[in-house]
Amino acid sequence: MYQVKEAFYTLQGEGAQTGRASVFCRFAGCNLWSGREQDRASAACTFCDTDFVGTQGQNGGRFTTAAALAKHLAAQWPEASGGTPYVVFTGGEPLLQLDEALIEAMHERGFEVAVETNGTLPAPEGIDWLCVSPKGASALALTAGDELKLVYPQPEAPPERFTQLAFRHFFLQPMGTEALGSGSDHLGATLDYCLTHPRWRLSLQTHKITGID
Ligand SMILES: C[S@@+](CC[C@H](N)C(=O)[O-])C[C@H]1O[C@@H](n2cnc3c(N)ncnc32)[C@H](O)[C@@H]1O
Ligand SMILES: Nc1nc2[nH]cc(C(=O)O)c2c(=O)[nH]1
Ligand code: SF4
Ligand SMILES: [Mg+2]
Repeated sequence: MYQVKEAFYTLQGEGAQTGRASVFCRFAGCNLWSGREQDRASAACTFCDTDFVGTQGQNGGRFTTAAALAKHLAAQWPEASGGTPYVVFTGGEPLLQLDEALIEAMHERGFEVAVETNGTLPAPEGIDWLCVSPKGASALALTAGDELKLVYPQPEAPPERFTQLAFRHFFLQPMGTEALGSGSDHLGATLDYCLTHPRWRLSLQTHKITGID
C-alpha cells in the first residue's frame, strides 16, 4: 500500500534539474519528523517546509499496487508533449515507500525516475536521478548519487563533512524560514559560502520565487 499526500505537474524548482517539467509524487510520512508542529523542536529534522501528513492533498490517496499508482502519476503528464517524462518522488521521506516495482512501472510508462531523499535509508535499484539532502546529525546510508543538496546553515551538518562523498553535484540551498516563523532567510550566508568554496553551487527554491507548485 502506497500512501500519497499529493501529486502534481510542475517544474522542478531546485538543484541541477531546475526548470525541468516534472510530475511530483509526495509520499506521506517521514522518519525524521512526525509532521506535527508540537514535535518539531525535538525532531531529528527541525526546519521542514512541507506538509506531508495524510493522503488528502491534491491527487493524493492510497494505492494498493505499483501499477495503479504509476497509472495515476502518468496521467498527470501532458499527452503528446515531447520531451522525456520525468517523475520526482519526494515526501515526507520517499524511501519509506518507494520500491523497485513502482520504479519499474514508471520506466515501463517511459518515465525517468528522480528521488529527493534525506539519505538515511537504503535506496531501491533503478533510480535515474538521486538527490540526497542531509539532515543535522542524522547518519547517511546513501553516500553516492547525482546531487548532494545541503540546506544551509545547519550547525550539525557543516558542508565540509560531505565534500569527499561521491556525488556529481554539490549544492547549498538557503534554509527558508517561512514555515518556522522567522524573518531571516539565510541567503547572504549561503552566497558567502559559495563564493569562498567554489566546489559548492547555489540552489534556490525557484518555485517559491515564481509561485508555481
Ligand atoms: C520536504 S523535503 C522531502 C524529501 C526528503 N525528506 C528530504 O528531506 O530530502 C524536499 C527538499 O526540501 C528541502 N527543504 C526542506 N525544508 C526546507 C527549508 N526550510 N528550506 C530549504 N529547503 C528545505 C529538503 O532538504 C529537500 O531537499
Ligand atoms: N516545484 C517544486 N520543486 C521541488 N523540488 C523539490 C521539492 C520537494 O518538496 O521535494 C519541490 C516542490 O515541492 N516543488
Ligand atoms: S527529512 Fe525531509 S520531509 Fe522529513 S522533515 Fe526533514 S525536510 Fe521534511
Ligand atoms: Mg518542497
